[in-house]
Amino acid sequence: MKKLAVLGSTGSIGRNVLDVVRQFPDKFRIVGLAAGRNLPQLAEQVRLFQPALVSVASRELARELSLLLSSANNVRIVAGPEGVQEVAAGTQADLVVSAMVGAVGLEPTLAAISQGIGVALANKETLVTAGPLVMEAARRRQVPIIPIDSEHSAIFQAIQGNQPQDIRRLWLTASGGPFRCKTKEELASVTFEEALRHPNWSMGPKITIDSATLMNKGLEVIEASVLFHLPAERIEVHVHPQSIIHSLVEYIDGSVIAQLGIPDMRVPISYALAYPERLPLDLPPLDLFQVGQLSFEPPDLERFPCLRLAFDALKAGGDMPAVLNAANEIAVAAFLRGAISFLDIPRIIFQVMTAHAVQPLTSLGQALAVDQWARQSAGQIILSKRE
Ligand SMILES: NC(=O)C1=CN([C@@H]2O[C@H](COP(=O)(O)OP(=O)(O)OC[C@H]3O[C@@H](n4cnc5c(N)ncnc54)[C@H](OP(=O)(O)O)[C@@H]3O)[C@@H](O)[C@H]2O)C=CC1
Ligand SMILES: CC(=O)[C@@H](O)[C@H](O)COP(=O)(O)O
Ligand SMILES: [Mn+2]
Repeated sequence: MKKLAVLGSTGSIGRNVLDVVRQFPDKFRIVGLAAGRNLPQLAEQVRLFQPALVSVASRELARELSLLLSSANNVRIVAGPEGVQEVAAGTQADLVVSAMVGAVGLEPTLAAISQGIGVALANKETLVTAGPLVMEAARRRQVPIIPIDSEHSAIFQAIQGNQPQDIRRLWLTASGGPFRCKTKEELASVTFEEALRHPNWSMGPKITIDSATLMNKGLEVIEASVLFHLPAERIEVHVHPQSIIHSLVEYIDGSVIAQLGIPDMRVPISYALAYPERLPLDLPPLDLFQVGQLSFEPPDLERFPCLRLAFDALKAGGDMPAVLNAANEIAVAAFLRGAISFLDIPRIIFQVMTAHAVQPLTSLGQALAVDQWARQSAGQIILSKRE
């Protein structure tokens, strides 16, 4: 029986994780849940999974949650960033699922690793903000970081039984998002409602906007570079609108190994939770006759400059990926509240990156400080646009 703590349990990934856990009660037990503000959802999860500890965003929400739950639910409720840290590191979990959204997931993920607990990682912003520090901490404590992100799970599956030195390149697939066929002129006036309509995946709002700008793929290039220890030059992006091939690994003998499947996050989630086992999931099988065609095209960096910015940040190295990520989080939040246009997102990130002189990344404190600086810079640019 594997004991799990889930950070971000009320989100899209968190709910899928709990759906897998519900299907395999003899394999997993939930010992801790961390969420933000969605109390009705969290209360239902507590009733169903009976964790010993849960965390919510504030003390006030903790009081509200305790009123929602009956005394039959023998759960301790904690709050705020310290609460999340306690769920990550203080529940004696065997595996922590890191599925909060944004760089806010970094510290609790590191807390789990420092406690010697393995991580099933969905939160890509953790590795973009401080990848080398996280990987070094995991190496030191000899704990696994198992990817949940579908592309990285595909690569992780495609490298099993192979030698790292035999990899020539990684090919990440991208759906192209809802605006794949739009012209630059059309992109100038797209709305956040349109951007939230992903063609293949149902996900939280932030990653869905990232998919529309192709920043998601940019963050994933950095995530892949960190996880699989390969430079930008050996990572390619192939736009594949069907999202059936989840990524590919090219080897030195020219063989290319891919992982395919229906676009359902329960597949990579169950692989990460049960690794090295596979679980018999109750999902519709992949039907390639029905899919009919698998197509590929190169990404257009003119129309989708976020992907270029991410490659630039990875090549610049040091703390530049943290700057890229933080500026993007602020710009996406502003786009989602209607304060800026779709094309302003890459403009703002570019401005913040240009104002930053890259430094080697040496400590968590530095990563958090540069993250804060980039957030403030992006915020000021957004404010100045409105004046
Ligand atoms: N969705 C997907 O299919 C995929 C997601 N990912 C990555 O996984 C991560 C999660 O994505 P997704 O599930 O879509 O996001 P969602 O927005 O759906 O969920 C985010 C979760 O994080 C919680 N949360 C947010 N801020 C805080 C905070 N300050 N303290 C505690 N909890 C917080 C939310 O709580 P609440 O709602 O209660 O406020 C919610 O449970 C992202 O990094 C994303 O890039 C990667 C691959 C696929
Ligand atoms: C499901 C998943 O892993 C997402 O990151 C997905 O890849 C988003 O789709 P895009 O390929 O459109 O970014
Ligand atoms: Mn992905």
